[in-house]
Amino acid sequence: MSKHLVLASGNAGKLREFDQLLAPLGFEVKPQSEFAVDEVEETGLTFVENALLKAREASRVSGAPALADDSGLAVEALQGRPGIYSARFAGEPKDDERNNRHLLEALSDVPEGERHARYWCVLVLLRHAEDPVPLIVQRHWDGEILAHPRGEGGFGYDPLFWVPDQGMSAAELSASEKNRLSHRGRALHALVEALSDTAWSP
Ligand SMILES: O=c1nc[nH]c2c1ncn2[C@H]1C[C@H](O)[C@@H](COP(=O)(O)OP(=O)(O)OP(=O)(O)O)O1
Ligand SMILES: [Mg+2]
Repeated sequence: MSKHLVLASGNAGKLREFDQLLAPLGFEVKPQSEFAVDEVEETGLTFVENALLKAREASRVSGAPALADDSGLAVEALQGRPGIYSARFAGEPKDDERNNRHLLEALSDVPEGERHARYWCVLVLLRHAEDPVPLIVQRHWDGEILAHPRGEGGFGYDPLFWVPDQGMSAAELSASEKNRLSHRGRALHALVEALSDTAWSP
């Protein structure tokens, strides 16, 4: 059976990472833009609620199984903000550059050593829009928020996310290194593993 999936995301950085991770595993993935899925309002108060909303809409409109990712950055010195509001931290419309500047301003008085942050990624796979048993996986990735951006790779907050074990920012890692270490890469591997234990057909 072909393992086809709609990716319920409009974020080009996420879509690129999902392609890199899923194509070698034999999944045939298409972005939701190919089915004219509109962006849903992310009205949930948790990553998992928002991921469910996105997956359900993409599956409903496309008629195919859908994978959604709701993710964000929780900064300890900011009591876990921006969290589920990471994409809109600096207001609408969402803009990575403005979000990064906003984060640096919010942490301007916070010294090195107190800038701990955690990326979260929650993945939801729905086999169909009314799937009562969504497959849900969440993983995190710990780092520190830099005082200045470094690197050109990745997307979003990656130029500000220092990965101590690697001695690089997330935007300085190669795509494959980021995928091996990241919240999203690790969540996706766990999801694919869980899938192989579960009946894929509804
Ligand atoms: O690996 C990452 N590297 C850098 N930044 C990241 C990462 N993972 C999440 N993030 C940031 C981007 C965005 O500010 C927020 C996700 O927000 P989130 O609503 O899940 O995604 P989105 O609105 O960009 O696209 P969509 O909802 O269509 O999937 O967290
Ligand atoms: Mg979003």
